[in-house]
Amino acid sequence: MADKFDVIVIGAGPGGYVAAIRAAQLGLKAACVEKWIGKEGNVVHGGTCLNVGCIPSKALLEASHKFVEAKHDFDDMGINAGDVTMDVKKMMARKDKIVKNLTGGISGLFKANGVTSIEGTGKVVSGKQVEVTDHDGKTTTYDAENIIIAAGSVPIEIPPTPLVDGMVVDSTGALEFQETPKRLGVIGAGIIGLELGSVWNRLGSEVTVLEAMDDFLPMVDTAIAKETQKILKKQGLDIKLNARVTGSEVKGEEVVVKYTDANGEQEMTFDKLIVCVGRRPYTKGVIADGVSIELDERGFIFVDDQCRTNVPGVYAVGDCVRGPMLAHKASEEGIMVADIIAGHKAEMNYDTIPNVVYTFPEVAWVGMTEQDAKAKGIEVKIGAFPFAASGRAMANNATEGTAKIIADAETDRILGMHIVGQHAGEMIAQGVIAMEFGSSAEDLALTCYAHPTMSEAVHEAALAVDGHAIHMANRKKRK
Ligand SMILES: Cc1cc2nc3c(=O)[nH]c(=O)nc-3n(C[C@H](O)[C@H](O)[C@H](O)COP(=O)(O)OP(=O)(O)OC[C@H]3O[C@@H](n4cnc5c(N)ncnc54)[C@H](O)[C@@H]3O)c2cc1C
Ligand SMILES: NC(=O)c1ccc[n+]([C@@H]2O[C@H](COP(=O)([O-])OP(=O)(O)OC[C@H]3O[C@@H](n4cnc5c(N)ncnc54)[C@H](O)[C@@H]3O)[C@@H](O)[C@H]2O)c1
Repeated sequence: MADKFDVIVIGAGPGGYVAAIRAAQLGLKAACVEKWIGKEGNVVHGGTCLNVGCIPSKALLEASHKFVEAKHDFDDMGINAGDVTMDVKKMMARKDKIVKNLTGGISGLFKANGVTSIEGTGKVVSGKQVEVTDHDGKTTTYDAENIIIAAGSVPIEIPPTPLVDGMVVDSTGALEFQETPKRLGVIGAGIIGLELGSVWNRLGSEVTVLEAMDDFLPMVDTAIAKETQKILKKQGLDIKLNARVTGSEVKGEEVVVKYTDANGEQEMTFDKLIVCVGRRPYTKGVIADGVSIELDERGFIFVDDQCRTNVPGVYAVGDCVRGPMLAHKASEEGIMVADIIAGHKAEMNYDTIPNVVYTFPEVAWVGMTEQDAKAKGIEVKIGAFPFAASGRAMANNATEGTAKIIADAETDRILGMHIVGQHAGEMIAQGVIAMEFGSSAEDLALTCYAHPTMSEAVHEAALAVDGHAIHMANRKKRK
């Protein structure tokens, strides 16, 4: 007879492993099932985020950024670094080491917190039972009072661009190139396309990004998106909007891509092609036939605001349910569900989830855009401050970008913060905390910020909401 658990979590990505740890910390008998086989042939924890997502991509973004700094920016500061070259294989080995450390660290955290790690593929076979098939094909059924499905997501494949080993790749393949491609095509100017396009552009590829939509980063505040597009173009990313890819063909060592734009059918040839046109929830094999857990029309597991499915005692969190596909959103949902199972009251504020695109400069935002507010008929006051006027930005050689705050015209409450600039991903936490506490723009304006810091741009933007910025000319209010 297999063990019985208070909670069994299926999937050890940032949704699942965090839920399992929290449940164990709250005194529940918790287990986590994971099937991911790592590079060394054993089961690894951490899911997409640690293995092929957030962490490895940031390792490459950081290395490639330092390369650009050393090659192009040091000279301006009086540093002579000589002939700077890049060893791509060494960069990849460093990335793999970071991944190994982190994924191994989760196994350690499971042990320290008393989470039982179960290796294999989990399937919900009833509201209170999970069947696990291990990698030798042996099946064991575990009883559980509660089940959390955290099965994550996988890249979307589109018929015009079937993957071809090493040539036409998804985001996972793009993290494994062993040399810099001369001509790189990227399909999709979403977050992955811009981040991975940036990595290879910095390392010397000629990068063309083909994006089907007319708008660039439509989820970002329009003014910030426009500024970002300009900055990335200046860096050499050729972003073609309104360019829908319709076909691809590998010819020897090259990939020929067909797309349509305003002028009709076009063709481009690349050495490698990255397909990053979104991700879809991964629910294959997680729910047994006959278990009536509902999916929505897009294939996500249907859940309420507190991540309950329609089957009592079965919850789902992270990329396999509605909402943004972000690691921190998955983790917060995992914590909320563990708290609820332990008998606590818990809920999540979906309005204050931060988003970051880790290009250089970074783009970060939380809450409403100016266009969202307009569409909802909310009158707003805007405060914006350019990094070009920041002393610290000048010292950092990072004067591109803007910090922008959107506040309710009547109550002064902060509705959104949008930043393009160096360290925007760190600075946006100020907007998240301010909104979480229901702060007004005046609250931030009255706060004492350390000088000289990039964050002073947020302070000045808050002051600018009421025309009181100190280090720039304020816009005169129209009478
Ligand atoms: C290139 C890239 C970069 C990214 N960068 C960022 C970033 O900077 N910041 C950010 O917030 N997000 C980023 N993301 C998104 C982030 O990785 C996901 O939002 C996050 O991993 C979702 O967590 P999750 O736990 O829901 O799912 P996953 O991380 O996908 O984990 C799901 C786990 O469940 C396991 N599983 C599935 N089915 C079963 C089963 N039947 N039995 C056992 N195990 C199963 C899988 O093997 C996997 O390990 C990035 C994604 C990519 C691809
Ligand atoms: N920094 C981060 O937080 C981070 C980093 C990477 C990934 N992620 C998550 O991963 C998810 C997936 O990222 P993504 O970039 O793959 O998806 P995305 O949905 O952000 O972007 C995909 C883009 O591809 C375009 N597209 C689709 N079909 C096309 C075609 N035939 N031709 C040209 N363009 C086409 C779409 O219009 C869209 O703009 C994101 O939703 C994001 O939440 C987050």
